Amino acid sequence: VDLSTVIAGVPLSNVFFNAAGAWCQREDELQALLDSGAGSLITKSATYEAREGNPTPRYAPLADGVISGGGGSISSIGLANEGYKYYLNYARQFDVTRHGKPLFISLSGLSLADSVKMVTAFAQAELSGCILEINFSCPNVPGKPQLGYDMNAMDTTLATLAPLIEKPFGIKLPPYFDMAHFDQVAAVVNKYDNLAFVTCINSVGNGLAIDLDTERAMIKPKNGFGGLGGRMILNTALANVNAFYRRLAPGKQVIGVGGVVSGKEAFLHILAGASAIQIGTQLMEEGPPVFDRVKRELESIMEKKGYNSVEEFRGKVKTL
Ligand SMILES: C=Cc1c(C(=O)O)[nH]c(=O)[nH]c1=O
Repeated sequence: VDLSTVIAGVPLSNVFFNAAGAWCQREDELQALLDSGAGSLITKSATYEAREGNPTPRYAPLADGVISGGGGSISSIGLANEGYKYYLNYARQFDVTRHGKPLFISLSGLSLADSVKMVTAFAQAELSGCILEINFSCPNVPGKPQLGYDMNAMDTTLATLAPLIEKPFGIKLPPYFDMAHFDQVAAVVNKYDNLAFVTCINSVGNGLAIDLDTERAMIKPKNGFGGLGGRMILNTALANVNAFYRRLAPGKQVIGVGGVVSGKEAFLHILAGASAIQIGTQLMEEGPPVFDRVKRELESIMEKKGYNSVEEFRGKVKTL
């Protein structure tokens, strides 16, 4: 069973890796991903300077069937990261042939000027096996509306950054809930030849989880408002993956993320059109062993259905 795939011209040893933000802020976490069954890895979204992020508690699992949650997580980390230079140094010493896994770098500039400086530094470093995923969708920086919901700003940003990157790169998108928005965003994405993939979806922004017993919000930042992840966002994620799979120009790919807790949801993401799969909440809850488990589960579903490679069913969701 062939689970391998190629994104932006770089082969992945299998379709699974972490979602930016999960298990990827520091080198020890990244090493654990390298040692795991993941086919690649992505670093925590970087800003120009290091950031502490929001006050804790800022992440909470929401157990399925418990009043406070529908199976997943709520989080408002606030872009805590080591600063882009840390990840640039990590990328400089990253040996893609030794690891057999490409390195994705997530960048989340707080301003266009910051994004230009970070992108330029990565482009000038001429890093092999390193792919940029520009984050347009952080919902948790107080006072910062996310770029992904401002189509003109997204277009302007891409007009500036795409030529600087030259190599194929991707963007991380928020969930959209309106057909007109799928059309508008796809039209922007299709303008940029080296924009090779979109990653759908980031957390469903500004949810609120309340504990029945304490009558209190589950996380501290923003009166408890935070991004929703995990099983409860699967169907929104599948819709976004399929909407962009149907709309993007030939050659552009979709990386699926949102609600993958087992091989089943991974299979559905691929059926919806995903070329690769990122895992966030389930990685936070289970740790890096999650990758061997979901890989095994996906392989057994494929064997049962008689598929030998993911290409045979990618994007082939049937309609009535
Ligand atoms: C980069 C910041 C993000 C964060 C965060 O650092 O709060 N949380 C998310 O769910 N998505 C993000 O894109």
